[in-house]
This record gives sequence, C-alpha cells and structure tokens, in this order.
Amino acid sequence: MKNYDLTEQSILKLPADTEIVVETKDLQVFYGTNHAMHDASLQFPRYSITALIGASGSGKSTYLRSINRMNDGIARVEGQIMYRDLNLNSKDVDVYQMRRRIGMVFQRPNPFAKSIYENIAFPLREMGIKNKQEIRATVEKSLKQAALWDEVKDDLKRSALSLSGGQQQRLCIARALAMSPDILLLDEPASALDPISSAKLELTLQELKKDYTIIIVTHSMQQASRLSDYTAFFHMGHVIEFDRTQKIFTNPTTRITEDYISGNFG
Ligand SMILES: Nc1ncnc2c1ncn2[C@@H]1O[C@H](COP(=O)(O)OP(=O)(O)OP(=O)(O)O)[C@@H](O)[C@H]1O
Repeated sequence: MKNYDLTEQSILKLPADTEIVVETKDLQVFYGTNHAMHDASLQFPRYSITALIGASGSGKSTYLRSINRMNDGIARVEGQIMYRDLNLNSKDVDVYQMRRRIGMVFQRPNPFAKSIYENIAFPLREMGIKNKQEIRATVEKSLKQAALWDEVKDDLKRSALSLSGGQQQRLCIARALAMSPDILLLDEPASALDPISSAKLELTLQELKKDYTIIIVTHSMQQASRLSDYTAFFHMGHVIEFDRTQKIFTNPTTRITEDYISGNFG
C-alpha cells in the first residue's frame, strides 16, 4: 500500500439552502483500542442517494451503522449525529423509535420466516396498529414502492423464504418503508444478488429517492456511479473525499481517490 497523506481531504461544501436530513460532525468510532473512524463530518441532502465507497476495512459499514446506532454495545462512538435538530448520539434518544425513521437493509436479505404479508403486517401490529384495513393498505403500498407487488400480489400468504434473493431484498426494503422512514441505510444490499436482480434493485432505489434520503455502501464503483448523486470515499477510517458523484468519478480532487477510482491503489 502506498503511503498516502490521510490529512489530504476534499469535502464538498453544499450550498447553504440545501436541506440536510442527516449530518455527522467529527464522528469517531473505537472498537476497543482500534480507532476505526476518524473525524467523519458529512452531510446528506434530502431526496438524494449518497454512495459510500472504499476498500475493504476502510470503515464504510462502521460509519453507516453508527448513524442509526447499530454500533451500540459493540463500539464507542463519539461526535454528533444530527438528524435534523436531534443529536442521535445521545443517551436520551429512543433508539427503537429512531430506527423507524432511519430504516436499514443489510447485505444478506433477512426476511422473517413468515408469509410475505406477515413480514410487513407483524411489525406494524407490534407498533400498535390494530386496524386491519390500515395494515392491508400499508402492506400493499410498501410492496408497490419496493417494486415487488406485481410479483407477489396473488399469493401474499406464501412464505417469504420461498422468494428469490432479489425479491427477499425488496421485501426487506418494503418492511423498512412500512415504518414510514425518512432515511434508508443500505449496507451492500446488492452484493448477494445476481446482475438482473441487482439492476432491478437499483431501479427501485432510483424511484425511492423521490421520497426518501438514501445512503448506500457499495463495493461496486459502477453501481455507485450509476446510482448515486453524491459519493463519499473512505480510506483507513478517514473520509477522504465527498463530492457530486460525477465529479468523483471524472475529476477527483485528491490523489488517493484518483488512484482508487482508476485502479492504481495499493
Ligand atoms: N464488530 C467489530 N469489532 C471489532 N472491529 C471491527 C468490527 N467491525 C469492524 N471492525 C473493524 O473496523 C474497521 C473498519 O471495518 P468496516 O467493516 O467498517 O469496513 P468496511 O469498509 O465496511 O469493509 P468491507 O467493505 O469489507 O465491509 C476494520 O479494521 C475492522 O476490522
């Protein structure tokens, strides 16, 4: 690995009138003595997709998981995670309520071993929604938003585990959407999918960004460049560059990002 200057950084300053939904300020993450994330300060504009890219172990998942406090009990997190006016990195935050607003989808689809319908209806009932019509309407709406409705509408009683990987992943997105989130965090959601399912998932995300703010970790630079409006490049626990995706992929500012994008890394 070349010796890069990790203080060489270029973070786009967004126009003052940009509506920011989430912002981290000097985010630090420690796994025991391993200082895995250093001073990460990033802003995420409403109705946009931001891709987090970087080599394995650069801290992308660590950063993403910190946003909705998935690192609680695993790592020590310092700094601010501002969700609008609320600092999520504070003891007073009701983590379960917060996660409804900031949904997460993981690398491997993880539907419940229940029917397609129940995968969405069950969490709604857990939330206290009892009205059957309301539940049915939300099931239908979120499956439509996740572009799965047409494929499953004739047999919602079927086990979710009998769906293909790509369908399961869209069901997990539908389950998150049923909670009426503001933000969707996706940690390499297409990495276990075949190219056709992956392309379908990308189309779904493009549609969803009209209503949600999306932050996605991806190993695929093609996917980042096709899908996202903004890209953040991570290296060894540092955010090196954040900019419009087109700028990052055509004319990055830092040498580290340029080497990574052009495959001259290491
Ligand atoms: N649960 C954990 N316990 C201890 N250390 C961890 C844990 N998760 C991640 N780390 C460490 O934090 C650093 C960043 O890892 P992280 O998984 O965030 O990177 P990444 O960029 O998402 O990698 P990948 O692309 O391989 O998923 C690595 O040094 C890793 O070993």
